[in-house]
Parts: sequence; structure tokens; C-alpha cells
Amino acid sequence: MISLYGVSKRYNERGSREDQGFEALSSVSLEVGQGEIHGIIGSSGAGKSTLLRMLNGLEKPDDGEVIVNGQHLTRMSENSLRQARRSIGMIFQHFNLVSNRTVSGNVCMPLELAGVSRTERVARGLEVLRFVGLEDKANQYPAQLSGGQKQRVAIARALASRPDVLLCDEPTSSLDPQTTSGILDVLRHVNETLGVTIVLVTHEMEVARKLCNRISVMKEGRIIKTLSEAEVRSIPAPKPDLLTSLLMGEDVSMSGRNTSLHGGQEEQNDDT
Ligand SMILES: Nc1ncnc2c1ncn2[C@@H]1O[C@H](COP(=O)(O)OP(=O)(O)OP(=O)(O)O)[C@@H](O)[C@H]1O
Repeated sequence: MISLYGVSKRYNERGSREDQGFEALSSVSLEVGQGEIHGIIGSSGAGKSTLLRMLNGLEKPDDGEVIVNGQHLTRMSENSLRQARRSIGMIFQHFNLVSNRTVSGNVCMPLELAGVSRTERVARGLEVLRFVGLEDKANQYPAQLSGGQKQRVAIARALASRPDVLLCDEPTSSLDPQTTSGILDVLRHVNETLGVTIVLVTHEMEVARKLCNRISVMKEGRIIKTLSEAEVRSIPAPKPDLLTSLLMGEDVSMSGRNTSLHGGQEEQNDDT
């Protein structure tokens, strides 16, 4: 479904000679299968967003090939690339909604740009809003929504064009743990119900662990390891912190033996 072969990207610092630029991606190769949820994880500046932007042609590599759904993005004219992008949705950390448009107006925007008729736009807009559980917010404005609701609208907007691939750039980094959990549920639902292949960039291992089939780890512009499904499943779940436990309505009394704060349940199991 997605293949990168030897992809490199160099950014030239202003005023510098070309050979003094900074290499954001160094010969990156990656295969993502149809229907997979693939995580890209790494510290700040590792090249995660640059890699993700390669997958819809927003960035052009200096070297290498990018093939998405059989289409060679690196060899396309701008016009063909615009067409190809309709089957590749994207969501962002800060949602990127248009503030003076209603929820429905935001969701229908890509369809307007693609020349879809008004009747069809309204029908598809409602369909995707229903899918993310927000049909009752169709006439509200982004400022009237919570962060989690804004991200659901962004997901609905990405789905309106019926994409094969959804690219997610830090989609939960502005959200609290409970809202994050809800957005991960929506993304799983998108993958399982619609068969959409997902590539998720995050710096939070817990987010990647919960959602992804495989996880590629990036460091200094390279993929240094790709964890298999079995390796991802074997990553231990962290013990919930106090805020998460309180938000989930769990018993966090410090006196009880089985408090989730101290992983009491596990201790009891170890004893038996
Ligand atoms: N347009 C650009 N011009 C110059 N340098 C850039 C540009 N875009 C990214 N970079 C640099 O390339 C490197 C990789 O950036 P990128 O945004 O891909 O990293 P990242 O892993 O997504 O980081 P973060 O988690 O902080 O978003 C960084 O050092 C960044 O400063």
C-alpha cells in the first residue's frame, strides 16, 4: 500500500551553501501494508513529520521513491498529485479547522474543492459526521467545540473524500488522556470499519502501543528499528498516573491495597 525506497531530504539553512544543509531524512525505506496502522515514533526533530508529509506529496524527496496505493508520488505532475491527494487524508495536532465555517462547512470543504454537487456534499457530510458521533454539531462553529470534538470534525473532514490512507500528525498531542483514548477509538473504528490504512506520527509510546500494529522508531532522520506486531503487543502497559485514574473514575485511595496508583492488582496476582 505504501512504499518508501531510499528517501532522503535535505533542508538548506538560509544563506548556507547547498552542501552545508541539514539532512532531515537519510535514505529511509519503509513498507506499510494495506489495512495496517503503522506508528512513527521518535524524539523532536527526528524527521517524523517530514516523513509523513512525503506520503501525500507535501514534501518532495531529494532522492528515493514514494509509492502510495500504486501511485509514484515522486514522478507525478502537480495536477496528478492533486488528484492522488484525494485518496490520502490527513489530520493534525492543532486540528486546522476553518474558524468562520460551521462544522458541516468544514467537513464539506474538500468536496467543494473536488467539485462534488451540493446534494451529494450534504449527504456525505452528514454520513461522516454521524460516523464520528457529531451529527448534532453540524451547525456549530469550531470555537463552540472541545478539543476532542474538533479532532473528530477533522477526522470527518478527512473521511469525506473517502480516502484509502489517513495520515495522522500528532493527533492527540493537544488532548488530555481520556479524550486521547476516545480519539484512538475513532481511529481504530476508521481502520476496522472502512479498511483505511493509517500512518500515525507521535512522540508518545503509549499512544502508538495502544493503536498501532507495527511501530517504526526514528532517530536523526533514520528509521533505526521497526517493531513487529508481536513486539508491539509485548510492550508493557504503563501504570496509570493519578490524573488518569481520577478521570477514569477509579478508586485511588492511598490506604487500599489494590489501588491502581501502585499497581496493587498486579502485586496481588504476583503473590498468588
Ligand atoms: N521547512 C523546513 N526548513 C528547514 N528545516 C526544516 C524544515 N522542516 C523541518 N526542518 C528540520 O528538519 C528536522 C526534522 O523536522 P520534523 O518536523 O520532520 O521532525 P519531527 O520528528 O516531526 O519533530 P517534532 O516532533 O518536533 O515535530 C528538524 O531539525 C527541523 O528543524
